[in-house]
Amino acid sequence: MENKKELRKWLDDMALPHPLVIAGPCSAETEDQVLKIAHDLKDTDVNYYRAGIWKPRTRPGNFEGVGSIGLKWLQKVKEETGLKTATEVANKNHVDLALEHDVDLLWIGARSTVSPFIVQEIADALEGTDKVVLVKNPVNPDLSLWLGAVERLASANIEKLGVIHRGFSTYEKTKYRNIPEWQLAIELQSRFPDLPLINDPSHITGKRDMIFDVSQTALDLNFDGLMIETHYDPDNAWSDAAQQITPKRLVQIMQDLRIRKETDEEAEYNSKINNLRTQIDVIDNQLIDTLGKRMKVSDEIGQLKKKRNVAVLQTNRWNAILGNMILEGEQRGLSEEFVLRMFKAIHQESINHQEKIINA
Ligand SMILES: O=C(O)C(=O)C[C@]1(C(=O)O)C=C[C@@H](O)C=C1
Repeated sequence: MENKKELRKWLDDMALPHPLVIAGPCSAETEDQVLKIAHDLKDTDVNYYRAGIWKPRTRPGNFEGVGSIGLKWLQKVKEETGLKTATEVANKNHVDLALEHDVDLLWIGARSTVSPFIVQEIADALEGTDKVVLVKNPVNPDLSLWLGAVERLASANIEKLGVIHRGFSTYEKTKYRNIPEWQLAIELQSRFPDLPLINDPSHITGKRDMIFDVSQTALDLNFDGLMIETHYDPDNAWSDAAQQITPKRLVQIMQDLRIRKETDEEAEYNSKINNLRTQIDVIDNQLIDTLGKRMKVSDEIGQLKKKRNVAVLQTNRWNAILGNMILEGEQRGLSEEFVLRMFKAIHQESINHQEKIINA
């Protein structure tokens, strides 16, 4: 699939003065709950009203969604509030029912995106639809798998496409429910600048008090919209209680978010930024030059080790370097996480160099 301007036509045609907003409860619970939240969201920035009808749960025995009766409630939402509707589909049966009930936007969830068989089944069932279809990132940080799912939909002649960034599963305990790995979203934008990109801060954070910050980061990174789980009584929601916010809070968040433009034509801004970018170019060249020099020294160490039959990995020395660099980094305002990542990458490259020499 190639990037093309038409990819964002469906979004541009909406001519929104703010990012696209998809909001509503994690799960449809009762008809009253679905309608009450929809009425609360009616005259806000919300463009699509979301509600989960079928819920993929990690373990059996939890609430798995109300099923197709919920689609009737979504139809009522549209009739009573004029809001467009959205739900997740995970197989052909879901797609057929959602289309029958005229749901306007369908998304493929993270646990489905990982399976090309499921994605293909959904793409076949949606063939040629004029509904909007969004693909959440797979649970694992694999850009090809994510884009592969979009490609399957594009091949089924679906034109109104987009992606949702909901973060990635990790074994490590972090402050996020699903770590954002922003780098992946940045790479996706470099490859498909016109593919609408929506952020899902609810699933990234898993906690309502972090939703604003993640939403702001997403907008700062040029995301086109937000999908935010909303419930009038979040604490008593039947699923994902900790990450849902009230409609009132959603309105406040939309007011407080700073929406920044992509660039500015003003002369002083341009002269200043060009100057700073030149400085960055010079420093980047120095960095590459320094790294090249470091690898040359590592090559010499490799030669020495080969002669004396010494192992490449030297754990004590490596730990000492890492400890020193974390301290040095701290004094220069560099986060420990960044220094660790950077030095792990440098160390790996150094090992690769020496491996080549020792085994030549
Ligand atoms: O000090 C060494 O023995 C090296 O080979 C250098 C180096 C490094 O690049 O810093 C590389 C591999 C070792 O595990 C430790 C450190």
